[in-house]
Amino acid sequence: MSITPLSLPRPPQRAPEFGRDALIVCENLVRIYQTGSIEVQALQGLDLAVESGEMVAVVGASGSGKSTLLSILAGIDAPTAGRARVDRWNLLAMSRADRVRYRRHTVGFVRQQTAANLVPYLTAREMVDLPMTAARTPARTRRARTAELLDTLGVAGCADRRPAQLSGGEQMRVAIAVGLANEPHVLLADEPTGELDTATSAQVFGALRDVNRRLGVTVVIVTHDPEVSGQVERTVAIRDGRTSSEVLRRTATGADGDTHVIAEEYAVMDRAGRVQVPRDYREALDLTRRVRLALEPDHITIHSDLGGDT
Ligand SMILES: Nc1ncnc2c1ncn2[C@@H]1O[C@H](COP(=O)(O)OP(=O)(O)OP(=O)(O)O)[C@@H](O)[C@H]1O
Repeated sequence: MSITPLSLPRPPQRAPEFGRDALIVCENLVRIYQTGSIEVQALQGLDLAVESGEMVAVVGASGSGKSTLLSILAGIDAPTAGRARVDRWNLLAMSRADRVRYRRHTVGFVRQQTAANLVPYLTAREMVDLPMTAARTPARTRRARTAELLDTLGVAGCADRRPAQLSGGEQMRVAIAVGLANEPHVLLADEPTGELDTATSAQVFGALRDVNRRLGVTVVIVTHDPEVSGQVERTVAIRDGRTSSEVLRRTATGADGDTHVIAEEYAVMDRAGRVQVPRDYREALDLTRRVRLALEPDHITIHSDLGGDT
């Protein structure tokens, strides 16, 4: 008697874990602030993956959740739900001691208000030394690292000055050196050029780029400054507490031998498959509440429910 083998459907292949190899991963991240009876959903299911060595700008309207995201990544604020991992740290399950270790060694954080990053009565050299003293780094290593960082940031000449004796740009560069003192893998900067004029902003941005390229530190910058967001390889836009679009930039050499920067904008699809259609596309084609999707061999089309191809 011959037995016909059963033809079973193939078991579904598991999708690879989102951001498995990334240095920073946020998945479905939620942060709800409760003030009295009022609840504000600052982050509403945000997905983000940043690879080691990247320099990424985060942009978005005021109130979209950028600072909340950065505070969570800095270990200052804790998420309400979702997943957030930086390096080996699960940001939703850190003890108080873990949090201190994480903030001391894994991330450096630079605040927008330049003065808030600095101690008024300490010199630049003393300020860079301070986090290393807290981490019990030997004096000889501290001295060498302080000199190296102030030099890398272009403020070696300011080592013996206090914040009031430094310009806004110098203060910010010293703040970046302080943030890097304990050799973190990640530097987070909240509007680092927000209070500076155009020329000084360019210097501070150049310093951040050096930190990324020369020291290999992964840099995440929240910014409103198009000069900054236009110069990084990846800009992530946040809208209403979720990542909505990304711009990727690459340099290409044309037939004439000239190099150009090519910027391509992508919509971000969340883990549930949701994509936000930009408002100008919706308005141009009169897309309303309901649309028809059609799967083509290598793309998907969206049709208005009024009929006709869109
Ligand atoms: N500690 C807090 N308590 C209550 N609500 C807060 C708190 N921090 C932020 N929010 C609210 O969460 C939302 C997101 O704020 P967040 O500061 O992250 O936005 P942002 O994109 O950084 O804005 P901006 O560009 O103006 O700095 C806002 O509605 C804000 O009012």
